[in-house]
Amino acid sequence: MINNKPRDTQIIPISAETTVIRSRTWDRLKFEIEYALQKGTTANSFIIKAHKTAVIDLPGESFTEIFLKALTQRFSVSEIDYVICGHINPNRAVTLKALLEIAPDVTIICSNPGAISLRKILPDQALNIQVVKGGDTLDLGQGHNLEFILTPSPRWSDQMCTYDPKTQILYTGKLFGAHVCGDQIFDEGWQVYRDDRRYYFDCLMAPHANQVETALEKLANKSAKLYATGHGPLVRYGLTELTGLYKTWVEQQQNQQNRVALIYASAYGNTAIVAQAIARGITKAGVAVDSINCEFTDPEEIKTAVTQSAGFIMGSPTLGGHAPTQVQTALGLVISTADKQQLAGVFGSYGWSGEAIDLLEGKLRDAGYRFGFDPIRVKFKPTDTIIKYCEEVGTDFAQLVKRRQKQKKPKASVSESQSARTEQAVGRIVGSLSVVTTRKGELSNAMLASWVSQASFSPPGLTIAVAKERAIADLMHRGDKFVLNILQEGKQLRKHFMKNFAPGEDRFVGLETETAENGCPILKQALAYLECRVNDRMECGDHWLVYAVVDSGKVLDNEGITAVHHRKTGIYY
Ligand SMILES: Cc1cc2nc3c(=O)[nH]c(=O)nc-3n(C[C@H](O)[C@H](O)[C@H](O)COP(=O)(O)O)c2cc1C
Repeated sequence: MINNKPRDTQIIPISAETTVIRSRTWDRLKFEIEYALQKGTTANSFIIKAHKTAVIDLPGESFTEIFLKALTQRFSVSEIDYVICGHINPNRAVTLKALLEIAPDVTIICSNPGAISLRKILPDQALNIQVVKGGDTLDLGQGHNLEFILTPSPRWSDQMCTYDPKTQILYTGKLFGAHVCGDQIFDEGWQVYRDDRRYYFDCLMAPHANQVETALEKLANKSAKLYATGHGPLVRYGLTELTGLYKTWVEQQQNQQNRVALIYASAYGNTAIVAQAIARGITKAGVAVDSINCEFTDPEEIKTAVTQSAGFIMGSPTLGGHAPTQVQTALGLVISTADKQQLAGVFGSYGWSGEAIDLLEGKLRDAGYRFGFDPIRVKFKPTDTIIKYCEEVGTDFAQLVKRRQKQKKPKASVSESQSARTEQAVGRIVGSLSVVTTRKGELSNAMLASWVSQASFSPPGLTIAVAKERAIADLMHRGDKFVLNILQEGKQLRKHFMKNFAPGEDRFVGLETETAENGCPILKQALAYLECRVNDRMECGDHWLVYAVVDSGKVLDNEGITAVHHRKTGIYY
């Protein structure tokens, strides 16, 4: 899946007076959880050339050069009147700065929070900014009377969408995107992208489902024919379905029984990357997250989120030996609001001393809170391995929260009830015991699996049900490879994999392994192994049902028999 093609641009007219420039990277753009599927991404920019010319959304720094080259080859930059920034960050500001060098007179259109952050990022730059509010319009002529819709979220407080009534294109920025790189500009055969869009939603949207819901409501009355997304293929064919799916996924988050408040600030984005990974781990385990950037959130919102939560996690960078004032204020609010039964957690990125993390930990400990994990201290930018670790910590935290909430509920005597009888009957389904092993880059993983079944003769294929909260679930997307190690009756391998592994713990310590042709570990004590490729996956309640094709396999012990897992009830593995 990793592709070494160089970064490039794709330029194509998409509607009347409207062109897309897609800046493409085929490999992973950054070490952030949202790019973990490693399918590359595109940063989509749009040019509307009517009586006036506007550029919508600039790509980040890694594309500055190729983007400006493409722009200047096709358009006369002196004719650009406006740059509409649906979101601004230090990366995109690099491209803006470079554009201003060749087109100094352009007017920058953005929301008020966008203007504030732009002035902070480029303090010495002359900026001709026009701040817009929701509902404001900008007439480019020839019917392109653009309307702005503010869709702020904790991660992107300045986020703004733009609607063009002439072409019925809705420029959606982060919403409805996917991190996939390819030649396809539109979403023909849109279902192919469903998995990618879902992953993108889970990483970027699920932790602030309420704000996404508000955004969806605001966008609903624009009769859009095309979502011009900031990343991935533009949404034309699957527009209605994707809108419906977003609503469903938002509802799923809102209906979760347990919630965690994730409160943080991040001056340079590193703490935010950690926050996002923890949030992903939590939502994966079926617990909702209220992600709160305390720089942009008022005290009442913080209090409400904490009151509604079964646990809270606070994160901060260390700047000049301190936590930012907003974090200190939020800490005071949390301590005065949160019940002492609520589970706590602390994280932060730092450079050399990390006092902010100590402050959060110390104050919360003194106030009597119990911690769900040891404070996470990340030096500067997290690596891929640290991101995965943070995700697993999030999952463990969520499971702890769920267990504690369950213990609080009075136990129903269900032994003779119909549901207990059903559970017992379901438990009579057996599966062969196996261990799924994967390796992707520097990440490897293993999981004991018993819900395994042959699914096709030609090609030889099988299904495995993987709980959504398993760390390995993210290494089993379409195209990913794994080895299914079928265990032998009487051997001890199963015990090794029965235990709970700590986040980031090496699952292979003390085991004899070799590397399969597909790069994944083979357990040498297994009865047989199969080298598999994920062909598809289907969402089934709290599990993903993964269908994989077997590329090759071998029996390692001709005398042995397959270990089978017998159970008393269908509510556990
Ligand atoms: C102006 C400034 C002051 C800093 N002061 C400290 C400090 O006192 N102690 C420390 O451990 N790191 C310090 N750092 C490093 C930051 O904590 C580190 O860059 C961290 O990754 C920032 O997290 P963020 O990206 O979430 O803002 C400082 C960085 C800057 C830019």
